[in-house]
Amino acid sequence: MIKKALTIAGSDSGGGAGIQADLKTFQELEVFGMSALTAVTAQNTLGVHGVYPMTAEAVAKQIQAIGDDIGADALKTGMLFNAEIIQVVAENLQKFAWENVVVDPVMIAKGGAPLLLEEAVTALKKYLLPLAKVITPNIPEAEVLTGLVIRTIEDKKDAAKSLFNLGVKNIVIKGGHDDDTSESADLFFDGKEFYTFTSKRIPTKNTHGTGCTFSAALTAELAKGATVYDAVVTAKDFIQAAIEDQLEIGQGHGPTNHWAYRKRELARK
Ligand SMILES: Nc1ncnc2c1ncn2[C@@H]1O[C@H](COP(=O)(O)OP(=O)(O)O)[C@@H](O)[C@H]1O
Ligand SMILES: Cc1ncc(COP(=O)(O)O)c(N)n1
Repeated sequence: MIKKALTIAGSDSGGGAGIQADLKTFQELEVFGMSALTAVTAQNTLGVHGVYPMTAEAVAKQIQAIGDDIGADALKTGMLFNAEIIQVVAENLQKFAWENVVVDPVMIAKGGAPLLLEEAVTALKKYLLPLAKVITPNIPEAEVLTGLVIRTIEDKKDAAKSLFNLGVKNIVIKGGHDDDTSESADLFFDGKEFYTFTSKRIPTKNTHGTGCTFSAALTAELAKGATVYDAVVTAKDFIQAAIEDQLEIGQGHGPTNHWAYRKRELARK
């Protein structure tokens, strides 16, 4: 049986983040990818040049079209932009009783453009987080969601506990924005134990879409039946390969290499 994964996210015209990163990652991990578009962004490696949200109705219709016919073994949310979109997404996740829900609480693009309105953070916490099996904030996102300042590993653990108390079952606080220059450490909390997944930090400016790609790989693995722990292990491995095997695309913060993981796996055989 072919496994199916859905991304509810924004379009990145530059192809490195958003639904483009998600669908590429789903394909690489051999799950059938589907999308419900929340917004179109005019974006390239230099930044975000325009944001055009869909209506909440258009978002709801896309999700319903998938739910009524095809179904999804797992899904992720990315850029949701406003509270109305968040609300219809939450309503429809409940309607179809989807359980493998990964929330990547995308807030700000690497160049500083807002991808979630400030007033929508409350809706995200109230409606969507209680439906999430996994949430994957970066450090600034975890700070906004918890109101905590995150500097140390203990701060990361406190933030993870605070997110758990908002109803999320599993939390991954990503370390890409850490001050550590030698390693990038992601903290995983399943409500009982803390685990740290550490990799060598690659010195590069080409990290556009790393968060999207990481959460898409996690979603693909959940769709195939992996445990959350195993899905995090594969997602970390996938993003490390994608950052390491660099592409030189565009003049600014370039995308990662979505086929690097498969290329490496093939070379090992
Ligand atoms: N320079 C880097 N070298 C290795 N891993 C990185 C690097 N930057 C980010 N990562 C990894 O990429 C994933 C996304 O992290 P992060 O950049 O924090 O997310 P976001 O894109 O949401 O800001 C995490 O697994 C993180 O550890
Ligand atoms: C449409 C869209 N969605 C998400 C991101 C975040 O990207 P990143 O993974 O680099 O934080 C983005 N830049 N554009």
